Amino acid sequence: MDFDSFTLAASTADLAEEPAAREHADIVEFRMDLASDPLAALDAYDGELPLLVTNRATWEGGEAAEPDEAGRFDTLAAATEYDAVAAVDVELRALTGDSDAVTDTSHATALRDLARERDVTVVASVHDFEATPPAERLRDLLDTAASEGDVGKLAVTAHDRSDTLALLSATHEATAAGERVATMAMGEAGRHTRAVAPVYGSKLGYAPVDPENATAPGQYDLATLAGLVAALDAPES
Ligand SMILES: O=C1C[C@@](O)(C(=O)O)C[C@@H](O)[C@@H]1O
Repeated sequence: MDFDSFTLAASTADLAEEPAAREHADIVEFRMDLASDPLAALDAYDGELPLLVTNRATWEGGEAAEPDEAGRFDTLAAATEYDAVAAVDVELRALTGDSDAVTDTSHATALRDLARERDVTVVASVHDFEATPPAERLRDLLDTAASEGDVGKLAVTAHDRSDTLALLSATHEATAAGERVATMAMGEAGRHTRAVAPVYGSKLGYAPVDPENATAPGQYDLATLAGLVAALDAPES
């Protein structure tokens, strides 16, 4: 998938839920780190929607079961063998080594090479579960993520409207500079950005298939987000 236009991902840890996502989603985000036997689930998958696979590291807010980065990336590499897998999420800090938890970036960079060989899009992701960094840092993170991955994704936590405006501005500037980015602000204050960021160029949004199992704070349910994004769809100016 090229993510040249807005793509709506329905997040789940259970691929059996895929039929419920078909009406509104373009892709299913399979949270492998939240599933009990993710490779067996991929093997059994015969749904219609393509998959974006995520095996979120514990040091980035996820629950990946593998004790080390080598194992975590082996699981992702195995996932990219499946035809249904169209995209893979790789944490930006795993690619750049900008984290105490990452001593060796070769696992992530090798996975990126493998994914591209297999025509699987790489989403380089950044999460801030505490706050929204200052404007300059937002731009810097988006620039780096968009150059390290095929799509640069930034999810921050907003506490007020200046946070959400800063994120939307950074999204607009990165998009105007030709970068392929995806942005969203987590938390109640950030919720509306999930609907509005696509107007400013965000190419990927997330909503849970089952609203009981949100994968981030402040997510809309799938039908609501699909409806809001469609209603706000504005011509580029
Ligand atoms: O990285 C993201 C974005 C997200 O955190 C969100 O805020 O919607 C949801 C996660 O499932 C996904 O992997």
